[in-house]
Amino acid sequence: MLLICACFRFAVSDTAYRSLTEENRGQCILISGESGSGKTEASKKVLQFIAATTGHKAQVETVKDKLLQSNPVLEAFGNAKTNRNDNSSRFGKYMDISFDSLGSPVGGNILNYLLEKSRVIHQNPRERNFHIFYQLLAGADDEMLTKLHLKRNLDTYFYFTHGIEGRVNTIDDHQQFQQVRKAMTVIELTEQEQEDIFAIVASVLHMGNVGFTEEEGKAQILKPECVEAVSKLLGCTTSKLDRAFTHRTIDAKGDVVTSPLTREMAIYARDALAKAVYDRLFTWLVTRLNTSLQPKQSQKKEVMGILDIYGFEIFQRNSFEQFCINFCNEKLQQLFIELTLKSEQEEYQKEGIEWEHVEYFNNKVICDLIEQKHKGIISLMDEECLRPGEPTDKSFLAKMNENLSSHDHYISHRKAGKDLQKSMSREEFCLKHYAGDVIYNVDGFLDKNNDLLFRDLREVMSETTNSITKEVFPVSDVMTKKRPDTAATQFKNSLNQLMEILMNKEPSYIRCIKPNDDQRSGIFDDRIVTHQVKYLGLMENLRVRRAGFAYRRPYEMFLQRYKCLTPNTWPNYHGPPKQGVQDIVCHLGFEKDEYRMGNTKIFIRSPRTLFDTEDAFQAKKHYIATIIQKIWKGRLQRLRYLKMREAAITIEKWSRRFLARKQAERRYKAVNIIRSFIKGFITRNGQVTDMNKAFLELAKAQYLIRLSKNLPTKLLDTSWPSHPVVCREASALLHKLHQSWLSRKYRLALSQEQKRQFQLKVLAESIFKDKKKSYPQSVGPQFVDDRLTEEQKALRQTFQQNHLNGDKILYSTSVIKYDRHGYKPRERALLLTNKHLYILDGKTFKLKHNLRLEILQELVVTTESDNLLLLRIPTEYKKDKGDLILEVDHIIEAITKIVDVTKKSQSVKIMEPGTISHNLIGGKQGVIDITTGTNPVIAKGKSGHLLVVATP
Ligand SMILES: Nc1ncnc2c1ncn2[C@@H]1O[C@H](COP(=O)(O)OP(=O)(O)OP(=O)(O)O)[C@@H](O)[C@H]1O
Repeated sequence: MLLICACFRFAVSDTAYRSLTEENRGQCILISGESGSGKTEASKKVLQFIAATTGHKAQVETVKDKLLQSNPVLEAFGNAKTNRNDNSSRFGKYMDISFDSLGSPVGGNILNYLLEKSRVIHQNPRERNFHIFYQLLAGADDEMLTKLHLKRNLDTYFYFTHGIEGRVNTIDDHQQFQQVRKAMTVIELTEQEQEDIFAIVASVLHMGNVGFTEEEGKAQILKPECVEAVSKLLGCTTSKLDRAFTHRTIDAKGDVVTSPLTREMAIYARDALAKAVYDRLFTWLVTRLNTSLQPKQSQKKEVMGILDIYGFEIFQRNSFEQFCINFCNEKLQQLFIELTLKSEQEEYQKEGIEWEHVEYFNNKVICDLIEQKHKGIISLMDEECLRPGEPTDKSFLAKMNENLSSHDHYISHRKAGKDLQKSMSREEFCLKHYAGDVIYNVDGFLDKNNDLLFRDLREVMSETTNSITKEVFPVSDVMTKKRPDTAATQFKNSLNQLMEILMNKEPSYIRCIKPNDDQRSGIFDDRIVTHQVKYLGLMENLRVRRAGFAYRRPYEMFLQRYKCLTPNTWPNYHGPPKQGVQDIVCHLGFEKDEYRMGNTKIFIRSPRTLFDTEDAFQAKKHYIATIIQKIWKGRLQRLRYLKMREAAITIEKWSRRFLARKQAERRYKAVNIIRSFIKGFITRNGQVTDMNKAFLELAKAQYLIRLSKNLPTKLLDTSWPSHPVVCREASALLHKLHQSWLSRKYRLALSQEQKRQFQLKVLAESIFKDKKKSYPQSVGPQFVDDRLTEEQKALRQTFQQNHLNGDKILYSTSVIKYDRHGYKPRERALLLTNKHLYILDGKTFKLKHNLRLEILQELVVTTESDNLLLLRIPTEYKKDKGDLILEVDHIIEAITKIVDVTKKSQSVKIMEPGTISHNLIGGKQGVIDITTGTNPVIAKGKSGHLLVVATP
């Protein structure tokens, strides 16, 4: 049946889908062609393609299911078998599909246009009523049919004009009914809603069977059981419905008058009700479907529209419906011309592109003939409908003949040529449509345009209990006195709105060509195909397309998309957009003939070049995505960091407050304890209460804890933590114990050498502490064994070898020896062994005195800070020339060493300043004067005595 191939449809869908998702441009796919050329099938393929290419998330699958399943429902109620197509759409459909930012369908919206409702009451020979009637009778089970008061026989129903001819071999109504029921569930129609829908469908069939007779010019119901069935199915009073079928109430400026109807008028009223009920049910279905298809989230969405509207129709007898359908096709052709042939050629001129104009037929003139205000056919028809008097279809035709005869595309019977006159009756007029000449019969034009439904019937419908009829016949509708727009005007207005929607989108076209008029496959009737190709303007379109350019974009948009392809324009480009685009084109190596630079746009001739550019962009996209990802991740981390920092500051702030509060609480508690302690103390008048005892225990415990944390760690550290009064004794005791413990610890850690030092220091302390002024200076420095110079040490070694027979020298130091006569100072060395004290010449180490230690009677020193040492030797040993007067630099050290060997600390005599006598050889006495002064010295004084001046 179709010339158009599936892959082309998919390619169109793919291009539109890509443009939508990649460039965020709203799309519309316009499917046009004659009735039966395959528009509906093509629209299904577009839907299938979108369903197959888009994501597979559960939510998306539901939306896709609903979009796909909307078709069987809408086709069942809006399609019918015609002589040109077994499944002809008897309504126009524009479906918007909304996509989210990831390109997944998230919802949809359907606009429906002018259902051919006259089909409900009458069909042409070999045509059928809407599918749903046949499907219901064939597919519903017996129980359902009984409930609906229906019988399966088609010839039972008056509205099946041609009775059992309604059964067609090519259509399986039973199977399609099951499919429709399933689809109804998918689009979320509830059980109750489905029941109400089928009740309405059945009621329409019953209305057709009501029948009337006439008595005295008044219509009488022929089959009351049918009225009863209708009232049961819709939920209204039978008597009221009965009366509404046979009477008419008119409200003439406040005067309400009810008059009986003639049989003819009653049939008119009944048919009008059947048409209105079915038409409004169909609109309700679309609205209900839209509710189910509404996108859930309110995010920004791109929309793709698919227009599948009835094709151009030329029947044997063409009526009001064909007039509307063909007007719609004229409008679509006009849109096509505006968006392609006209605008494209105008654009080349505007952009300064070299262009040879392609001629085409502009059908605007036909559109104007039909819709022009005050002059067009629709205006004339409305005028005729509304004028007072007795307007008829004939008077309308006469009006048209009078006003439009001069128009090139309107042909009245009189104006028609001989050939045409033969096929035209006097009740007909011919319009020269872009797709061919169509002869219309005016019979029924005014009635259909008026679309009148008597007030009584509207009132009964508004009171029904069937939820759908109640909703679609609102009470406000009954009350209003305003006349609604005529059917043609309503249709014209809705078409103009559709044009506005389509104008704002990027169009893609699927042109369906019907290969033959007999609905047969594999047969191409050249005449028919050529005719369609011609009137659709496809040749002109092809010529424009071939000579023109496949792609054009404003420089800014092209640059925006492809600027990443050259280093000159990436990442930032601030020059003129045209220059930027030129850079890209040069960089990509476009051939000269492949593109043109217009005033504001670039034009690319062949799709191949564009695809290559797009491929290069797609390849680069990943790199750009990485950069975006990097920056985004960085930003995200920074935000996280800032949040964390803020949180940390808050936590810190609060924890500080918390701690401060805790501390304040503790302080407050302590103050309270003290207060209560004091209180307890006062009230008990000196007696220690239990609470005071507890307080004391606490104070002791706290003191011990504090003490344990602050104990001195060094022996010389004399500090000691303060104590409460009650712990005074304990504190003193503990201090002592701690000192002992520290001492012990110190002692245990001492080396042999250190121990020895200590013993000597203790010895020195016992001899000199508080007795000799120079003692304190000797406490710190260590006592040494050897204070000789290096030279002296060498001499000492010789002396030791020659005189000491292996005796160990315990102490060596330089001293000054004062002669006993004249007190002349002599440099000497003092050596101490276990048994002897040797005085040697300081320079030669010649032995001067050898004193056995046991003969040392006294070691005399002064209390002052001088270094005088007088060694008293008993008389029996005076052969040794009397007492020895020495000046020893480290006198404390030297005496301590000597006493350490002799173990006679009592031999040390410490003399107050004054005079000290000493023995000279031969029993004579010498005197040493001890005094203090600012110039310390040891020398012979004027008195002839040895004068020792010590610092005070
Ligand atoms: N691709 C196809 N291959 C074979 N047959 C097809 C194809 N498309 C359509 N047909 C046949 O042509 C018939 C008419 O197609 P379709 O209903 O899509 O036409 P239409 O243009 O929508 O007609 P109308 O304007 O009357 O609704 C279909 O019922 C089907 O039998």
